[in-house]
Amino acid sequence: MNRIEKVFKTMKVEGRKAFVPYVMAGDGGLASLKEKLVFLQEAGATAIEIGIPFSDPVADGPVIQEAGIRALNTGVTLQEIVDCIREIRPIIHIPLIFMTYMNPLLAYGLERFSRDIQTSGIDGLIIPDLPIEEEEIITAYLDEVKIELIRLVTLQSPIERMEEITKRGKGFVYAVTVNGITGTRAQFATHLSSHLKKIKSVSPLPVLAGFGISTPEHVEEILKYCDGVIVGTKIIELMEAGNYEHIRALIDATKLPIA
Ligand SMILES: O=P(O)(O)OC[C@@H](O)[C@@H](O)c1c[nH]c2ccccc12
Repeated sequence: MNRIEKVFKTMKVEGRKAFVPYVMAGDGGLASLKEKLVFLQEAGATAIEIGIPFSDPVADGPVIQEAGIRALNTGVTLQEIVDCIREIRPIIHIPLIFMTYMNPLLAYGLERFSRDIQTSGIDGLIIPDLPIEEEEIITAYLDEVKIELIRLVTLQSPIERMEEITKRGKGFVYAVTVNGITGTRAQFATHLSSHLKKIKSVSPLPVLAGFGISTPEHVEEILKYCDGVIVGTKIIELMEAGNYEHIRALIDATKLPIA
């Protein structure tokens, strides 16, 4: 059983909700990735999304775009990131999930990439520009090495598509909470709660919501309707500012009793 499956089975039994932060590999230098992962694990993250920097991150807002540019400016390569995960993996016991666009994977080679990330200790993969209609280009390789492809459901996904997406895989479903790109939001669509309930009603997998989440209040509210939250932009901003206490407050909000 993959680490992601194990963790979410345990969380379901214990009635706990997930907090998955996102960091950009190479931002601040690849050497800083280890301390970020160690801090987030110690602060209580359920799993960690690790972004692979890319020159055309179409789904990313300015904060993550700039983190990617900072990383690319260090000259970091995907090979170096994979090797860095292999070195760090012995001290990180929570699931690690690569978040990457397709282009860097095609350049690396899909079979070689699938094999290398498995031996390095990666558990899951999110590829926002790979629709389920085209996923077999890589799922054949991922299935061989038991890497979970995490699929996304958008606000526009009709119930049939939600059913099609959520019946695949054994990790979790990524429910995108806004129309558009990543980045903190002051508020969410009024129909978000009913949308998340609808996904939960059809999904055999845990449902984690992401995009725009930036306050403990957001976390508490959204966790009423799903199994966890994913936070990227706010984590990057808080790490940049050295505001680790606020990161802890966001993670601690997942431990509050759900009203
Ligand atoms: O940054 P936000 O608004 O908190 O959203 C999470 C998001 O950053 C992370 O999951 C992510 C980073 N890059 C992406 C590209 C597509 C989908 C998701 C992502």
